[in-house]
Amino acid sequence: MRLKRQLDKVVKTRTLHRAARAKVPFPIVALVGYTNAGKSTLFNRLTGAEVMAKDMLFATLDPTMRRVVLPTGDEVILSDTVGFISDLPTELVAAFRATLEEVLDADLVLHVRDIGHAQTAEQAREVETILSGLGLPDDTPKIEVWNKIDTLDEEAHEAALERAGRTESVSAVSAVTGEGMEALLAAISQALGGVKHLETLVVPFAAGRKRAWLFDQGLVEGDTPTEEGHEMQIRWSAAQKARYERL
Ligand SMILES: Nc1nc2c(ncn2[C@@H]2O[C@H](COP(=O)(O)OP(=O)(O)OP(=O)(O)O)[C@@H](O)[C@H]2O)c(=O)[nH]1
Ligand SMILES: [Mg+2]
Repeated sequence: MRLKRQLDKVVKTRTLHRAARAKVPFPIVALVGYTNAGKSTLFNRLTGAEVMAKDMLFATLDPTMRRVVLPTGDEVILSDTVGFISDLPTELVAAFRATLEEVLDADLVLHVRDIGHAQTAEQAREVETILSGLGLPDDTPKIEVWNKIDTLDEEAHEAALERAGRTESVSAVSAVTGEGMEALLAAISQALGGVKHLETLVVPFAAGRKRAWLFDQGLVEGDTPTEEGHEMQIRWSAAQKARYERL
């Protein structure tokens, strides 16, 4: 059974990913949603052109995590997950929950919905129930991605785009045609604006002012002199990083 195999594989490497993830210097964006909503299709579309960096430990551990460079230049790690499903056989429940625990580490959750499905509202409620049951922190930013808008009739299609246009937490897309991808990427950048990630910088000895700025802003978590300069662990948002680079 496909799902059982998928679950086994994910559970087996889970501890490994956790360790690898702790080293990931970029925000983690997790795709969640009901089975068949189009998560993997969207994942492939968003990451398709990206080459996996060899130095990323998890690249070999977990093909469901990949780096994406947003149009703003910010990098994120996109993580695909196994879809939610009603009436899961009991022997699979524990494994299933274990795979979803990964979502708890995410900086941003993309809840992918098949907006053309007759039961789309019920599916969404079920997903939300599972997420809160898992203990997803209330303050984890979330975007509802209304996928498969290509399957809607013209009127519903327009209505979905209109709704997404005026609701920050909703994006309307088609992972198959690519419609709405730019707006989705912009929404991801926007949502991550306040999220901080850890990065290691080597600040040359001559750049004393830049180093002082990092301390002034309270961004420094580690500072070790090396031959090339100060190796600094910095926790900052994409916006703070951009400001630093303009100094
Ligand atoms: N028409 C249309 N079909 C889509 C779209 N996105 C995905 N699909 C189709 O929906 C089906 C399920 O897509 P997946 O990407 O495998 O869905 P998933 O959410 O990853 O499913 P699970 O991994 O089982 O949870 C496939 O046949 C896709 O081709 C879309 O935007 N439009
Ligand atoms: Mg999938």
